[in-house]
Amino acid sequence: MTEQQAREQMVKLGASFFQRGYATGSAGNLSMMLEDGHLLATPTGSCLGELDPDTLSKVTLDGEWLSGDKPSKEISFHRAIYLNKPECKAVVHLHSLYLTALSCLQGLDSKNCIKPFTPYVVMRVGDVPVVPYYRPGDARLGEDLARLAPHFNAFLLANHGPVVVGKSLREAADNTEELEETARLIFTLGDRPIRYLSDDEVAELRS
Ligand SMILES: O=C(O)[C@@H](O)C(=O)COP(=O)(O)O
Ligand SMILES: [Zn+2]
Repeated sequence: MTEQQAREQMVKLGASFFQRGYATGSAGNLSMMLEDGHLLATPTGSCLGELDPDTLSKVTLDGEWLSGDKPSKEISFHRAIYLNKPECKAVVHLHSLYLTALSCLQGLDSKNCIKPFTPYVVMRVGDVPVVPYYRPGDARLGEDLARLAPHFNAFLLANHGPVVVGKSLREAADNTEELEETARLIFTLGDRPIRYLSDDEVAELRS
């Protein structure tokens, strides 16, 4: 994919998230690795529904701002993931309604906050660890994500929202939507008793 195609894809997927209510206002940020190894990212304060391919931020993996508008305040946690997960080529962070609601609950299992009850989330994403609450932009988000990144494909920032990776921006976006729908199911099911997948059923999906 050329850099121009990557820019156009980021604009298109940002608009798609926004139009379908997965992103609101100026919340959330996207990044992807270009073929030259640099990162394309959404500018800080930008609305995912109104991105401009020509003003997207371009930064090096070391964090040097090369061109475009000023990058997201979360660019350091995006970089931390790329640096610690070589197969990751894109990162999506949203404040989508149901995952963010989940992130505000007390007593989440910090090793995996989504106990599997449908197969697709197991097949696509796997376990989702919780990162403790830090102020947005705090360097500790990057430190924690650097430690977790080699082992997981998605993370829930406590009292904040999801961070999801992919081998492409399309894959990261699809995985984010799958997780958001799973969180919606959790709230839809409410207090009804859930039949969770058994350990054997989960193992079969992962094999
Ligand atoms: O929650 C926040 O403030 C950030 O994590 C965020 O979602 C938007 O920040 P920018 O990407 O700097 O606009
Ligand atoms: Zn955020």
